[in-house]
Amino acid sequence: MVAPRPADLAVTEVRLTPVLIADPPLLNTQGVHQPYTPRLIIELVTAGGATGLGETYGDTAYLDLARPLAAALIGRSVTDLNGLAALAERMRGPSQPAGPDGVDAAGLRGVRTAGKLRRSVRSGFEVACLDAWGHAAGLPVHALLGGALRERVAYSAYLFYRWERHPDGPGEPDDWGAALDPAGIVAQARRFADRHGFTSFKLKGGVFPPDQECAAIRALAEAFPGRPLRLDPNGAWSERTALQVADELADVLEYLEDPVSGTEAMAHVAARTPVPLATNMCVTTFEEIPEAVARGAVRIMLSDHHYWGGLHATRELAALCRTFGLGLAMHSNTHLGISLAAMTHVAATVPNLDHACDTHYPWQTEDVLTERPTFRAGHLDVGDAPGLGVTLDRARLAALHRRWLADDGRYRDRDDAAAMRRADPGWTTPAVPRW
Ligand SMILES: O=C([O-])C(=O)C[C@H](O)[C@@H](O)C(=O)[O-]
Ligand SMILES: [Mg+2]
Repeated sequence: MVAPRPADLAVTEVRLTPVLIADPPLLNTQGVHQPYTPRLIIELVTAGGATGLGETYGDTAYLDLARPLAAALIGRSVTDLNGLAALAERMRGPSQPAGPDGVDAAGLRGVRTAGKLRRSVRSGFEVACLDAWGHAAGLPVHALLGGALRERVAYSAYLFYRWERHPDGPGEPDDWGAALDPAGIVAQARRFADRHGFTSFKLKGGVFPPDQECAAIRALAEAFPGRPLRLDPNGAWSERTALQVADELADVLEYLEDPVSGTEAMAHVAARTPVPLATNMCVTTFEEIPEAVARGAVRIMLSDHHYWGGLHATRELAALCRTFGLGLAMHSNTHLGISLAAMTHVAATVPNLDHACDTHYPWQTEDVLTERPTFRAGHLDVGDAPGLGVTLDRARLAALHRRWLADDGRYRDRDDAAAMRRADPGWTTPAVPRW
């Protein structure tokens, strides 16, 4: 293959397509997933005709930033990823007025500053640039990141308490059934293990009183002896509860994820238990690392290329984890196959990926790709196809975009508490600590 000329790598077109994808009624401490959740699909075209795909959150605040960034990218090279980062830092959308970064919400994704929103948007563009560059050069994305260190990446089963169907009628039905007790969680885990070969399991907690969730973890430990188990209540517990749970489950937990809210509380718990603590909440930005390290609040960082700012930023985070002796794993939120491919490529290049990566993907019955990635023995193959190695299914993209267009605004911004109110009108996001 002839190396692309620099002029061929200039972006000539950027297409942004918001979509609504089906999401099952998965429960967490804030509420329940809505029947449909927004994602943004980014397509780049270069002067040489290469195309690149990226994906990020699709809520309004992200779209507001993605539109000006898309316009500003025209004429720039897909190789200019540092320039993209600088450009993204200067972007403001209508929902981000000029001024210092404000913390406008603290949800399951950790702090929500304007800077973090910008990094989440940039991540989708960075992935699209790398995909287009890879197609132009005939190289896989992992090669552009320095090369794969492994041929396959391990993922863990992401178990959720869930209802059989959404309370307010709409939604795409599935055949998983309800899982609301230890037997239901074990049955769900068995299905994940049989279908995808996963050998480690994470339970999304913070839904039921901690003794019920401890019973579910115990049941998993009996059903899958010796397998790594994780429990993540998204900061819903008090320090006292977290220590009780850590004590109760110390012999079976790989780690406890965000048992309490905030770096200070995490540090207090970490100092009193041998169970490692992991986070995708109290540390989700580079600025939050020094305090967490100084206080010894976290032993394992959950990277997520979306909110850390892309694949290069994920590698920078990995380097800091090596520097400070922290473990590294990978967080996941509802996402499609483009992001799963990006996660797999970057995970393949990181020397210190110490734990299987999380992924929501098996819960997603819809995608915009011609072919769904297949987990084998709990792993995804990294592959050497150019770019991300995925192909867009235009008909599927168009159909999911039509759903977004037809929506009256109800599902265009993810709101798990609003979804819960359809079953329980008095529901408000519980204050923490909840237990
Ligand atoms: O590990 C986590 O904290 C998450 O994956 C956060 C997500 O928002 C998850 O709790 C969810 O989607 O319900
Ligand atoms: Mg978590």
